[in-house]
Amino acid sequence: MTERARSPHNPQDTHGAPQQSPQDAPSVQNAPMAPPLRNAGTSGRAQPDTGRAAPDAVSCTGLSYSFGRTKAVDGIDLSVASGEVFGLLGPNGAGKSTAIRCLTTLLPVPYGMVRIFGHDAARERMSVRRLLGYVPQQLSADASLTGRENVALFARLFDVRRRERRARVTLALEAVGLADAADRMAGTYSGGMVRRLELAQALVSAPRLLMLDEPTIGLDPIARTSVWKHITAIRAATGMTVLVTTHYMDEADQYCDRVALMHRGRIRALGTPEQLKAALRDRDDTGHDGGDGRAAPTLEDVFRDVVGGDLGGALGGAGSTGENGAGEEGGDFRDVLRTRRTASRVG
Ligand SMILES: Nc1ncnc2c1ncn2[C@@H]1O[C@H](COP(=O)(O)OP(=O)(O)OP(=O)(O)O)[C@@H](O)[C@H]1O
Repeated sequence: MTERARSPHNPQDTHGAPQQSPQDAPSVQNAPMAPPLRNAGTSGRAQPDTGRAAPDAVSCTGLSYSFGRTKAVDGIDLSVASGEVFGLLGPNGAGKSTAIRCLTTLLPVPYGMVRIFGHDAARERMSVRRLLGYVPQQLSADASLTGRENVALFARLFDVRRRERRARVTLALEAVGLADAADRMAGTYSGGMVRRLELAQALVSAPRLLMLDEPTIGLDPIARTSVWKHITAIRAATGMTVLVTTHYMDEADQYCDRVALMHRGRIRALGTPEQLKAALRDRDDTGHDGGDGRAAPTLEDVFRDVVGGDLGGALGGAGSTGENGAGEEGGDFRDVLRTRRTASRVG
């Protein structure tokens, strides 16, 4: 994995984003993935200019976005190498979802520059969309359809060729471990299965970059592990780049190659989990040296150190059981709906 971390502590300058009213912004609540997506990885149609080194999957400089007077994203710089699993971490309201929506083109890029595999997200929106799979925080599966029908619907929306559709739907369902449940109504699925179904919906277009907004929110630890196991296996099998937002620090530590710690719209630290923890451990004044019987620092310790005592209980760590106290497989479909609505409201 290419190591392109900047400094572990990377406070950003304020950028003067314009005041933008919520009415000015496109409505993205519960927006379906923007169609049509194609298998750009194999068609080659969406490839940028050749003759230069392969571009980063994501390259973003000075990105800012405001909802009225609320500066949700405040001048962030980010690059994600092709093939990385990159985590955008932060508590509720940090600006993660807004940032990821700008990257997907669901929100405009009023200030700054966003490039996806070299394509300008402001000027080449359709080229960018063809490269992406996106699983929003809001529920995108339909309880009244079977798992297979849910994925087939996305295959049509994303313009997967008719003759390939059936095989691609089956492959996507197999990739997330839902082959046996494919012909059951999604309304009978557990929370973990619903999330894996949404992953299959995003995978059916064979995207080069998979963006997941809080993929494990509201799930219990077993269901969370299962979702991550499938994400990791899919990445290993396809080389797909994965950009994930989460407020579960333990998951990011375990599964992400690099992370950016985001707070109040800015990136406060960026690097591999090991780099960030080592930087804290090596400092004299933190009480986290890991060598004298005291606990080695966690990513959550790093975050608290970077932002000060400004987090309250907003971060999820090891042993978090999810907001809904769901059962072993993450509650049922109605639990998922309730949890995501709540998560959306408190955001
Ligand atoms: N549609 C909107 N209208 C007005 N303000 C919004 C809107 N969406 C987000 N915000 C505000 O922008 C800020 C960043 O929110 P955002 O959802 O991007 O954070 P987040 O880190 O993704 O948190 P969460 O995980 O809870 O969604 C918050 O102050 C939030 O209240």
